[in-house]
Amino acid sequence: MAEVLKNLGISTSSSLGVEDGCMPNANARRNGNHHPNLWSDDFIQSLNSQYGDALYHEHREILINEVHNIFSNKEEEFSLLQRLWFVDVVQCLGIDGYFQEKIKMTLDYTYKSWNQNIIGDLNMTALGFRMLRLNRYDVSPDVFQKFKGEKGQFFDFGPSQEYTKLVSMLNLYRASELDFPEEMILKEARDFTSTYLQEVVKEHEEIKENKNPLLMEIEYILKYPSRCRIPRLETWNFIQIFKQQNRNDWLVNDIYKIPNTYRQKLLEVAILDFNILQAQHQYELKLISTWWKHSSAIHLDFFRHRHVEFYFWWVCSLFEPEFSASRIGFTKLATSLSLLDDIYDTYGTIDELKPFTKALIRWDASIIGNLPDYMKIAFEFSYQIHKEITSEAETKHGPFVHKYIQNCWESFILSYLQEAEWIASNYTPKFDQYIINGTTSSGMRVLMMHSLILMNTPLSDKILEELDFPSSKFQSLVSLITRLVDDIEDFEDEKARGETASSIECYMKDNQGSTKEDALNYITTRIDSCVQELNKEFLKPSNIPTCCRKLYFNAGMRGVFFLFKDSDGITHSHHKDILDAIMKVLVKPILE
Ligand SMILES: CC(C)=CCC/C(C)=C/CC/C(C)=C/COP(=O)(O)OP(=O)(O)O
Repeated sequence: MAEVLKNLGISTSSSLGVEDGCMPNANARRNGNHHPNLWSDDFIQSLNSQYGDALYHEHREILINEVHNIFSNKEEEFSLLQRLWFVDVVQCLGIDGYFQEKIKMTLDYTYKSWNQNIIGDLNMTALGFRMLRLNRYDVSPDVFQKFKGEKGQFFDFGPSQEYTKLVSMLNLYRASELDFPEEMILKEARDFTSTYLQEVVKEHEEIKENKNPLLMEIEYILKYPSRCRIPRLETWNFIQIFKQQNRNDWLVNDIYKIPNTYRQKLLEVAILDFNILQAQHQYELKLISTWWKHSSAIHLDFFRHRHVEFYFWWVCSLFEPEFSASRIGFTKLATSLSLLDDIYDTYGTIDELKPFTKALIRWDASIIGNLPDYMKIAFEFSYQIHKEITSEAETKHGPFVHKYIQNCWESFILSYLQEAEWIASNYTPKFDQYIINGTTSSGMRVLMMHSLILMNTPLSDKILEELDFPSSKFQSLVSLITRLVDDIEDFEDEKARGETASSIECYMKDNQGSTKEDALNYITTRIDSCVQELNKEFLKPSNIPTCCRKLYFNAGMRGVFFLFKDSDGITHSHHKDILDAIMKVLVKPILE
């Protein structure tokens, strides 16, 4: 590799910063003109959270015990509504892992009442439904029929204070976000409550400071629907809302009647836990930044340098300390995929791509001898990552994982070549043909599979088979969602670069006379039904380890929806929301 870099006139010993690509562009190739890396190594190495210190870990233990004492030992002091509130709050604050036993007791008890039909008013029913469904109890939304009026409005039959009604509407909205296919009542509930809540937000839009915490929560929930609510950022947001709630004692007390000292204790645990985890994440990010700084690929400036964004994407969902290897492996692999994507889509020529494909599929370096230097660098960079992950995964699980790695890799690389051939011949395929290839070229099968086998959880051959293509619904739904969401956001940019095959273009070609809006409507409806199916896949009883299912649901689905919410946040990672989110999750500790 040093030899290749030397041929390019690049010094391997330089202490280059990160915005330093210098690849010559002699063949006037197509170029995505992507903005450079935004996170210099100097900046990343300067992150120095104090919360890595053992003292903070000890203090967290003490606080958790105090919460246990309050909420478990005095169980009988709390009503069912208060106990459900506890389950909801610890999940929103990201500290539910410490209270599993208590959560299970509460939910088992709630489920009994649910089956006896004695849950209560709309607020309680909506909260109970959400908590039970979110924790995989079998509950039917038909229970909401009895709250529905003749004109499709949802009433609250409980005490009718203004805030109780608002909280009921919020809880019903949140319950409706967990809909499975065919559950029309939840769709109706969502339409009704979202209109109601949007009006409330509109009425108060002039308030900018010291907002009512309930309003803060409603705004947040409406801006980030469940499908794009990534766990670490959700925790960050709920901590802010919860802080504000504790300042406005009257509100929560009005409804849930939880003493402020108890709530304050929960908040303390949540903030400390967030900061301790962030310290570990900063440590990992520094390792990644060092790896990137010394990598050969840093010198190729035609592709998207997004290692920090990739790490952010994964850590938001897979944040627990024990999944470090999976986060780091994902980040490296996604970086190599973004290099390959930009080679196949844009920078490479079709004559170069054919032998390059052969070399990549077989990991055969002898084939790349006559290829341009940038391809040699890309091959070597990808190969090193492949070797590192394979060896770690084989040590963890055994040699059987190799076939999963090889199968997904091969089909992925071939799908890239197929797209490159379509670009080279200016061909727009049929929609179905495009989608079959496009789900594979989304890269999600490769990324999920590698991330799964690096997780610290035993995975048998049988479980991996269930999780892999073609049997896995998780896999096919996440891949299809990614392909469609990505196309909606960047098909116009890609078309301008000469990439004519996208789901939008293919739909319009198949349906002569249809407009771009028709295509977008069709695709949005398909995305919505994929989300319902994924809700079901994630929340139904299953023998697949919970951490694996969470990976698909949170990183695979929610991460993609978040990153592509207003634009393609990987390509345009200088978008304010992405920068902001990275600062919150990875850079700044939360102040008490
Ligand atoms: C498709 C997608 C969002 C994949 C996510 C998985 C992932 C991180 C792949 C790495 C390569 C990458 C940045 C693809 C998106 O680019 P692009 O928008 O140019 O994708 P395309 O060329 O496949 O349309």
